[in-house]
Amino acid sequence: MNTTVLSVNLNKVATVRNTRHLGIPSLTRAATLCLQAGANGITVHPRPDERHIRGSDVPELARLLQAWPDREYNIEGNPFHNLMDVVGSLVAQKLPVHQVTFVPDGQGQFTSDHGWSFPQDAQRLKPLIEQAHAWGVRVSLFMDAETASMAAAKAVGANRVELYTEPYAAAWGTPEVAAQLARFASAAQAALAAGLGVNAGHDLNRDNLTVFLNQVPGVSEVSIGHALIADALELGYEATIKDYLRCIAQAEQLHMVG
Ligand SMILES: CC(=O)[C@@H](O)[C@H](O)COP(=O)(O)O
Ligand SMILES: NCC(=O)COP(=O)(O)O
Repeated sequence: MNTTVLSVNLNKVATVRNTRHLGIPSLTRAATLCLQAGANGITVHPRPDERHIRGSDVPELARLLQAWPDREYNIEGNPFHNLMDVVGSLVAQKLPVHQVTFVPDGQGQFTSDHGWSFPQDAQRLKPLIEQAHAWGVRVSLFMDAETASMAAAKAVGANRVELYTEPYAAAWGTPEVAAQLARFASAAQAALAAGLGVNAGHDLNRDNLTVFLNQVPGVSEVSIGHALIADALELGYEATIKDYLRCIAQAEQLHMVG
């Protein structure tokens, strides 16, 4: 039994779907195949420009997840843009949403590339975190792997942080990777010590995932989209999900023998 769970980000399925008006590939079909293959949850990032996930996709996937009560729905976005309306609408319809991941992206940003800043963002985040908690939704804050920020993320009321892993992924295969692993391990330790759960994501893949999870302690969830969907184009969803779960299990086996 893995202690790190895999949440599949379906943004890139929607990216392909949106290039025609035919509704294929179907997000709900993709989600079903991933869940059937053992994925622990589904992640979407409904950006305000709807370049991939659309407003209508979010409740449709929530309705699908109602049939999978042991899996989680994670919705990412900027709470100062559209995210709170999206989540509030699900809550009003009594549709499941287990976690929101607050991400400080600008409107139209190419992709997420940084986390929240403390103390600057603390006061404005606090009431939104409280609102999500009032809805019964866990809050994760997208954060750079900075040890000094973790206690501040806890103080503002977050349940978890999601460590932004692109700097680690970019260092993969270079001598810089050891320093990045040490940096992420230190940030994760600080988060755990502060009483936060630790998630991780961005550019994780089948090459870099096992080492990351072996070296960085206590990661509860990885959310993976771009590389996973690229793999699924070649291998199919079932084989792809099973291979990502193998990468996670392998990290945990290395812990046991290490
Ligand atoms: C928060 C995060 O890391 C992901 O949402 C990632 O940015 C994917 O977003 P795109 O698929 O729009 O690049
Ligand atoms: N939170 C990160 C995520 O959901 C997926 O990021 P990526 O694998 O598409 O880079």
